[in-house]
Amino acid sequence: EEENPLDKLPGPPRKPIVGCVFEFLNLTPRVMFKKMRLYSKVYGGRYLVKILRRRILHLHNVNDVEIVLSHPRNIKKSKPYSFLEGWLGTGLLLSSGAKWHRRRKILTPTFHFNILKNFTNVMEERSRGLVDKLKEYDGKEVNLMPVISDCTLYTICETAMGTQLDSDSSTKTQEYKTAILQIGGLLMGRLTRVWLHNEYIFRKFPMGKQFEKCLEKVHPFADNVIMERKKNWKPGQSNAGEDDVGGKKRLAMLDVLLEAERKGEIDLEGIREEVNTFMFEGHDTTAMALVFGLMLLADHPEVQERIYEECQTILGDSDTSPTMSDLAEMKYLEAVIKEILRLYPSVPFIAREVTEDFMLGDVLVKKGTEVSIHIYDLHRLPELYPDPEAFKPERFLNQQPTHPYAFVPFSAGPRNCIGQRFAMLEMKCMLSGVCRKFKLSPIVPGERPKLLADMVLRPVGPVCVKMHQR
Ligand code: HEM
Repeated sequence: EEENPLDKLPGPPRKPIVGCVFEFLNLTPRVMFKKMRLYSKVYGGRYLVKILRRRILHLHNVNDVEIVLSHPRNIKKSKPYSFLEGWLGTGLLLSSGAKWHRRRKILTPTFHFNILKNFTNVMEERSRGLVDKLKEYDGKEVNLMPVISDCTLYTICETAMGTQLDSDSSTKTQEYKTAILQIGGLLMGRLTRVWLHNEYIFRKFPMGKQFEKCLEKVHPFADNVIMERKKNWKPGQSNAGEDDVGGKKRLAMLDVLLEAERKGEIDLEGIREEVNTFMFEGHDTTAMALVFGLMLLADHPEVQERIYEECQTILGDSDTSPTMSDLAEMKYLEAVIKEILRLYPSVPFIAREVTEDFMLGDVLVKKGTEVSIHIYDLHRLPELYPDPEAFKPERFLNQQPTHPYAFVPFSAGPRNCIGQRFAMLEMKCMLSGVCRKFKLSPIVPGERPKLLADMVLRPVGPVCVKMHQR
């Protein structure tokens, strides 16, 4: 094998031929998460893991992260992403090259300011629904995950998809969410068993069969969303409505895709890929941020009070729903959300496959290398964030992080998160809604859940807080 400058980098012991395969064999997602944190402590912000012939460069140095993410050609996702193709196809998250460029161009306008403005009403309605649900737990403890993920799933369906999930779809909704959790577990199980990386072999093993069963749950759920919208949709009509200033009608996401289908620019399979992608990315990420966020707020009554006061100042004592410009004014809440995403970035790491040689500072990174960026570790570097474990929203108030790539929960560069403004708006709606009506307290002060990472960062076990109506 030809010499590779990356082989000089530190990293877990590399054996001939197999590399570090045995370091990861059969690890549970929880142990895997812990191991990756340990590696970043021991080997630093730039280290190499070799799995058979694959070289995986792990990074969390802020300057390295900038070089990789800002590089216009570093847009190809690494191999493990392909394990999700059976589910998400090559939709926006997984695709690359010309297909990705084309789809991103079609979908970008569907998250335009004017569209988000119209979505605020739906988000507000959902926020009220969440508050009503939480009232059932007044004075008691609530397990946040199921309540919050329902809320974000309904929100993405009613906004981007223009589909109302009716009340008798709740069993299907639960099955959908459970299947996603199982897919996460299977993804990690497959990652730590190299013999299952081959698609053909994977499909023959029990794990592959379980994956197939999960697909039988998630795919019909997304198909149903498409069929429902198709039933109620006429060309040119959209739930995003409202002409913008130029008189151009803006359509919500699924309507844009249906319109594109009508014009022969995308087929039904293409629509399914995007609906599956956005239904997942659009609800699970935001749900996790809200769950971790409410957990942190429960432990910080002073932060809850400041959010409450900010809402009072902007909205008064009344029950008024905030408009988009009210939400934009909530600067303290914005800093809180950023601090939540710093400590608990819903997507804790992202990865790329390098398609042409490039210099990472003084090291040559060759074509074919995979690069894994650990947002979680980057966000906890003491040189960027003094006292990194502490929850301090003031860090983001009236000041920005010291480096433009120090805070990248939505990634950065050409393949950043297309839904980031949507997510910020939704989180503002939900958190302001909850803080206006409740005080939260922790079950055990200072207690933090153990974490694991599959497609998103998750707590091991439930996250509970106590709710008290104001
Ligand atoms: C707190 C909430 C969210 C976080 C932290 C988050 C984070 C991210 C990150 C880090 C990426 C880059 C992934 C990669 O490079 O592999 C990404 C991509 C993406 N996100 Fe989000 N996201 C959030 C919410 C959303 C929402 C609400 C939507 C949809 C409405 C969404 C849709 C997407 C899509 C489609 C991509 C792929 C974009 C592309 O490759 O062009 N995300 N997100």
